[in-house]
Amino acid sequence: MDKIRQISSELRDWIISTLNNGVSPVAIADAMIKKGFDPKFAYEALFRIVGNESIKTSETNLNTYQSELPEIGKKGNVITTTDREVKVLSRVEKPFILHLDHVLSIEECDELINLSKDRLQPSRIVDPTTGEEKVAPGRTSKGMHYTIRENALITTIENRIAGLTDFPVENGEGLQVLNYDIGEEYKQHFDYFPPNKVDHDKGGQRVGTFLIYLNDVIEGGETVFPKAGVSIVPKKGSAVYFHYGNSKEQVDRMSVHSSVPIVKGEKWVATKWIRQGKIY
Ligand SMILES: O=C(O)CCC(=O)C(=O)O
Ligand SMILES: [Fe+2]
Repeated sequence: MDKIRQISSELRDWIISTLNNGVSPVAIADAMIKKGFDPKFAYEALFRIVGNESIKTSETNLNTYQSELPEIGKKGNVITTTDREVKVLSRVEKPFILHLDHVLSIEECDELINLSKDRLQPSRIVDPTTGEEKVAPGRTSKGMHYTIRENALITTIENRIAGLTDFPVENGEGLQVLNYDIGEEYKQHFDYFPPNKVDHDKGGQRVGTFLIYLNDVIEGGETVFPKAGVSIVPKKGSAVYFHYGNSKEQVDRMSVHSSVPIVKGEKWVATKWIRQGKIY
């Protein structure tokens, strides 16, 4: 079979974010070669990316993503669920980002932190060579995952997210809780899977992220969307929803984001990654 000698802009972005997260270029080149890339091409492409040189990608138009408004974006500025009224604080169309107030009550935030704090482990990223999760310098927070409907509070939160987004609970991965201390961060990344990691038997691609802020951060710790020029300041009980996948299985590279280092205080968030179909 002929070896691959061109790179998509999606793969280029994925390589950049993987490098940012501290994975070695050699490990990335190995992963590319395993996937059928020409070894010389893989090393040259990586060399150029590491050296910040421009590279030619296979798409002629870099902005091919066609945005589709998610259901949550059609509900106006006050969204009513079965157990809550949620106000929209701010809205961006491209990439699609909504900042929502009072998604969780103060008590619910505190309860979730309390339930999670004894189960924290160093956060991990997916190693491109082995596909296994590993600790990396670009992601210095600690975190843990719940299983779906693990307890009464998780079930309430999952039902509320489903009511707000109209995505069934079964499209959501287990809720992840993260804790960042001073200096800790999550460098620029995409939440969607690299194209070769999409599992169509498990709901397919990730299309949106529902991120809930569980405390106020004294300084730092914003969620930054650099291509949108947007920075969300954590506010206890508020949440940000961003949407980056469409029905054509395209993903929006504008959704790149980071959690900037904590300067003072600490940060607690809960993340629900939502896939296009049912996972379970
Ligand atoms: O902590 C944040 O603000 C961002 C977290 C994040 O990007 C993620 O969990 O995917
Ligand atoms: Fe993220």
